Amino acid sequence: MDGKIIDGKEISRQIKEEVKQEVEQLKAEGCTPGLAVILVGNDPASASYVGSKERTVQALGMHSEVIRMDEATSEAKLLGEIRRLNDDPAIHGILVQLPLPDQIDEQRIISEIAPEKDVDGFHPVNAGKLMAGLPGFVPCTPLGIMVMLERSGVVLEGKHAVVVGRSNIVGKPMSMLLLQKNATVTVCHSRTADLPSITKQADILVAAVGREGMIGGEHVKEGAVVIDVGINRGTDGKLHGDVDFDAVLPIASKITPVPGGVGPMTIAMLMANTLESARNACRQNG
Ligand SMILES: Nc1nc2c(c(=O)[nH]1)N[C@@H](CN(C=O)c1ccc(C(=O)N[C@@H](CCC(=O)O)C(=O)O)cc1)CN2
Repeated sequence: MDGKIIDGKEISRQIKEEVKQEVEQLKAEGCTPGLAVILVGNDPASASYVGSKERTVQALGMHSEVIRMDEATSEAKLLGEIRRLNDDPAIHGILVQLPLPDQIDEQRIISEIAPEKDVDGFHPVNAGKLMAGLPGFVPCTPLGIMVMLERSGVVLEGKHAVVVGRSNIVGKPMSMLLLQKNATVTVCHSRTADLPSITKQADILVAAVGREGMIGGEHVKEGAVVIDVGINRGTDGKLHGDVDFDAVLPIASKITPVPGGVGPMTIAMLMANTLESARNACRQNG
């Protein structure tokens, strides 16, 4: 049964090790990759993810800058910080931790980040490049899922991939990446009629809905690969995915757990994107 479980912790460890070695090489050429992370407010989960990003950046030998701003921060003040970081040559990646407090327009903020430093891949320029099949930064969670699938030997060409969720961060970029690998892609969402009849056709099922245990055995075809993007804090205080793991495990050929599946890949791919950004910048200037 265990061979079915895709170990995101282990794959993310490998990616981070690879990034660390490449950082050392780049530093030897006089270029230290730098990541700036901005956290606005006191959301405990966001604070924990930012702490984890900071520790990982440092562990991989990169330069880290974390800017913590209070909950009442104005949009203008946040925009000012982003402009400063856009102009800072020591910073190759800029990330604003989401979600942001209500007084701040998320899209306005994302659009202010220089596209060449947008290691989250959320800027409209990078989203457009992904759509057009051009090189650019790809959002870390779907990018991490592609790496997990590849390193687990999952073939995508000619397969039916069903993505449940249409967010700009996961669902939409995920569907583009699967399409690039010649999968036949269906995107489902909250208004999809008779969801199980569609998800049951999936060879690869990606659940990114944000509702605990929403995907049950009745949604899954025998032998499907099931990727769970959900991170829902349950009433028991524990993390739960969008997939009812116990119900789906006997049906799936491969499945990602929560925790320890997609989540750790998000931070590993952020490190890979920051390295790539530094490489691009340093090559251009040297
Ligand atoms: N600017 C961004 N904001 C947010 C992103 C993002 O990619 N960019 N994604 C999420 C949060 N996130 C990173 O920021 C993130 C979520 C989860 C994990 C993770 O490793 N999860 C672990 C469990 C951790 C725990 O115990 O709490 C797992 O699933 O095993 C990493 C990063 C929203 N905001």
